[in-house]
Order: sequence, then C-alpha cells, then structure tokens
Amino acid sequence: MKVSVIGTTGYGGGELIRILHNHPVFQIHSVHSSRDEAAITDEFPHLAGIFEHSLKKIDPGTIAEEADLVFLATPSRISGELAKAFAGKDIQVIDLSGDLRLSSPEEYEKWYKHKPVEKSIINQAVYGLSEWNSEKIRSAKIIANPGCYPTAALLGLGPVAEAGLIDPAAGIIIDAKSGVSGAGKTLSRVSAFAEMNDNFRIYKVNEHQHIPEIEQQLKQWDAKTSPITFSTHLLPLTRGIMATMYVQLKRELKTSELLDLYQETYSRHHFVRVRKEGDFPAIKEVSGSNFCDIGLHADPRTGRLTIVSVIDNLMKGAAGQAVQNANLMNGLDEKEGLGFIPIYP
Ligand SMILES: NC(=O)C1=CN([C@@H]2O[C@H](COP(=O)(O)OP(=O)(O)OC[C@H]3O[C@@H](n4cnc5c(N)ncnc54)[C@H](OP(=O)(O)O)[C@@H]3O)[C@@H](O)[C@H]2O)C=CC1
Ligand SMILES: CC(=O)N[C@@H](CCC(=O)OP(=O)(O)O)C(=O)O
Repeated sequence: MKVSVIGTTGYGGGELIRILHNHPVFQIHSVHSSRDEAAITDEFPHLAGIFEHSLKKIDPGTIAEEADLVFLATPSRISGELAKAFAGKDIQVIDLSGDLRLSSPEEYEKWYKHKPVEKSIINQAVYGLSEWNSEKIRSAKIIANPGCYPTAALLGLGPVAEAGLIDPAAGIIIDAKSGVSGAGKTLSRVSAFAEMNDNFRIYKVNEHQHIPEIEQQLKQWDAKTSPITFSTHLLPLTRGIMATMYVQLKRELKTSELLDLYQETYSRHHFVRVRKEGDFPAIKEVSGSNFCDIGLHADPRTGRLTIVSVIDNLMKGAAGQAVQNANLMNGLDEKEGLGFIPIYP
C-alpha cells in the first residue's frame, strides 16, 4: 500500500517516517512540505543513507491519485483545509491535528479560537482512540487521531468511566505533564532551553484545547460525567507524558478489584499494559514505543482512586497511534510496524 505524509518536516511527520520506513505493508510513496522542493535530509540529517526522498509540493489531487492513504501531520487549521480537499477522493485520511476531533463546531471555535471545518467533513471523521473505537476505525475513511494528552488521560480513565464507577458530583482531576516535543518544532519562548531546562511550568490553566476532547469521550462512556479540571505542565524532557488522575469512586472498591477490571478491559490490547498492585509506570518505560502503561491505587481513607498513565507523546500520542489506526483501517494486525521496545534508560 502506498502512503503519503504531509507535514513531514515536523516532529510528528519525522516520527511517521521512523515508523513507516520499516512497515511491512505500508510503503512511503511521497513526503510533502509547504516549502520549496528540497531533500528531506536537509531538514533531517539523521535520515542520511536511510531515507532520502525529496520533499514534494502539496497537491491533494495528485496525492489522492497516486497514494492509498495520507497522514496529515500539519498544524490545526491547515489540517482541516487538507481534510476538506481530500474528502470524497479515493484515499484514506488520518489527521493528527485537533481539527476533526470535536463533533461540535461551536466547541471547536471556542477552544481553538478559529473557524471549524465544515460539519459535513467533521461528521465523516471517526475518533481514532484505537483501543476503544476499533470497530468504527476499521470501516472509516477519515480518522481524527486523538490528542496526546487525551490519549493518556482517556486510556487511564476509560475502564472506570465506562463501568459507571465515578461519582460525578466530585468531578475528575487530571494533572498532566508533557515533554517539550509535544509543542512541535516551532520555536517559542517557553520551550527555549534556558526556560524549560532545570524548570517546571504550568500552562493554559483551565484553557487547554484538549478539555472538550476529553469531556466528549468521557460523556460517551458515562453521560453523567461532569466538567473536568485539567492542568498541563511542561517537563524538562524531550518526549513523554504522565497524566495523574483523581476520581471519587461511587462505592468502596479495593485496588485489586479495580486492577482486575483494567486487566480484563485491556487483556486483548497489546499496547496498553496494566501494572501490578504497588507498581506505577515511569515515562522512560514507554519512551520511543507505542505503549501506554497504567498504574492505579484506590485510597480507602478518601474513597479516591489515583490513576497514573504514561505514553510517548510522539508515538502513542501521535504517529504511533496514527499507524495503529492505519493498520486497523486496512484489516492488518494493529501491531504491524509498531514493535518498538521502549528506549531505556
Ligand atoms: N508533537 C506532538 O506530540 C503532537 C502533535 N499533534 C498534532 O500533530 C500535528 C503536527 O504536530 P508537530 O509535528 O508537533 O508540529 P511541528 O510544528 O513540529 O510540524 C508541523 C509541520 O507542518 C508543516 N506546515 C506548517 N505550516 C504549513 C502549511 N501552511 N501548509 C502545509 N504544511 C505546513 C510544517 O512543515 P513544512 O514547513 O515542511 O511544510 C511543519 O514541519 C499538529 O496538528 C499537532 O497539534 C498531535 C499529538 C501530539
Ligand atoms: C507540550 C505542549 O505544548 N503540548 C501541546 C500539545 C499540542 C497538540 O498535540 O495539539 P493538538 O492535540 O490540539 O493537535 C499543547 O499543550 O498545546
């Protein structure tokens, strides 16, 4: 199968190349940039002697004629325009941005602060949370790949939310931390070395664009879910996200009972690993891989459950999950091309 990548020179695009280069079924047909045509090694010298395609201009008509699937690793707003250009053409589309994730255009405009793509395009997109939406993903033509923080948070909350075990009155708190590659390669003051190294910072307090995305999915699991408190922090790391979540349980449950629920829910899902009682995951234990590792503990004193979920933002949080979804869309084993062992230490 021939695949194309747009936004190749970004962090998500670069990660797609790293995965697809060794994929047994998907063959990289073309890589695209909004800049003048150039060698990809001009932007990514680490690909020298390994992958030396020339970057091509973005022409949706030609891409749709030549390729079977296109990944949009482009910024929000650009992705929406491209999805519109590809919709109705004979090509599968996987968009890594937030442009197609929210079913409500009003919510999109409120949180992303620009105009949404037409509702008819949004309606065609399937939310690509692989472990929870695989039936719809298998028959989808357009995938809205989840955000990095929502992937970590939702995989951690899914089993208790779907089982209706969360007390809605107490709300849900998600305290999340990300490495700097989550912000993409465009330079900004907060991600400058002198600002983030040896430092730790909270940002977008109660204003993060992933709040409606997380709430949208939580409401599908449990319609009574109340608004979340979601805090995001910048870690002095390149890759990785840790989301620590606090939920009040409706009734007293032991940690062992909850771990049984999580083990059962994810037993057929290779990329979600549930830890044993007393064992909590660290970011390095998933770095460079498509795994999401989850640990939890129910506190009998407070009746509160603490859930810890870690992912690599560029893998399970972006390019890895995108390829997992491409596998599902094409009837392949979801693990195909994604057998990366975490880089430890
Ligand atoms: N980084 C992460 O951890 C995650 C990112 N995402 C989402 O994935 C997408 C890509 O993110 P990321 O790789 O980090 O971003 P980067 O900023 O690193 O890269 C984005 C790329 O998009 C291309 N681009 C910029 N403007 C245009 C344009 N006008 N037309 C076409 N292409 C353009 C650029 O390539 P060129 O200049 O060569 O055209 C650029 O390299 C974003 O929507 C992001 O929100 C989602 C989950 C996690
Ligand atoms: C560390 C960091 O800055 N992370 C970014 C995540 C961006 C992203 O993934 O954006 P979309 O999911 O909306 O496409 C942020 O918090 O905005």
